[in-house]
Amino acid sequence: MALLVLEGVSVSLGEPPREILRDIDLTIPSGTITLLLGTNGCGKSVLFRTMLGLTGGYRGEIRLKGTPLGRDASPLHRLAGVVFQNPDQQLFGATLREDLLIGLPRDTPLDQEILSSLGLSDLLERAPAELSGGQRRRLAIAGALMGQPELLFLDEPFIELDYPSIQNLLERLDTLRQGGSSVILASHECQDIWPLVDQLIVIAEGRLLYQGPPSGGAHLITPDQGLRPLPSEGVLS
Ligand SMILES: Nc1ncnc2c1ncn2[C@@H]1O[C@H](COP(=O)(O)OP(=O)(O)OP(=O)(O)O)[C@@H](O)[C@H]1O
Repeated sequence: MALLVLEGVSVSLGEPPREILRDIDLTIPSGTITLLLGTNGCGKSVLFRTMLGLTGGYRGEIRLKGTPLGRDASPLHRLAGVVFQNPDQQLFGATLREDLLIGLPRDTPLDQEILSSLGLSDLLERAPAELSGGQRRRLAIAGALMGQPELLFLDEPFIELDYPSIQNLLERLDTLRQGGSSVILASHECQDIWPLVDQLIVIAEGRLLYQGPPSGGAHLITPDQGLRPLPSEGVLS
């Protein structure tokens, strides 16, 4: 089933307005991991923000489970988790515990498995501002995972993460997918996630260059496209 569909979506931003995304058609099926690739400034974050209704408008249509979203993205917010490229944009609690409970009833038990897999269990009474960059990103990831999202947006989630944290996150994404959730992930570090990817999307200068199985688009992941090539034949097979 198609969870999210974009049809002919274009976005202009700035003053005077400049077209950032042009005529994007794409589908996010349920129970899949989608990797979004593109050079710096090609429009990946704007695409995320548009899908989340945060760009102040777009042309074209976005449908969630077949229903057009129009100007109201709240049905999407109810089922989505998001990790922005800069986690400081989404950390508002005085302590980690408070932050993780934002948007949830105060007596909601925190998922200990998520906390321990992200190494946050012993930090719950600390202030987010006291954490390292990698810890703050792990907190943002934990917050996005807490609500068991049906759709998870991750913008450069691997930046600053150590190797065990990356592996834990990958396992978590795989589990989410097996439970029927969908993950959309923008990353310049595609090496670790590649074996889990069901669908590849490549954006170039605000246009969709490729959407399909990863194997069919692997040839686009080259320095010519401004992308770091995939590391080995083993990853591609
Ligand atoms: N609010 C805004 N107003 C005007 N232009 C914007 C705005 N936000 C983003 N842009 C422009 O849109 C383009 C795409 O930006 P975006 O952040 O989506 O790139 P990206 O693909 O996520 O890049 P990176 O890989 O560096 O994270 C850039 O040229 C950026 O300057």
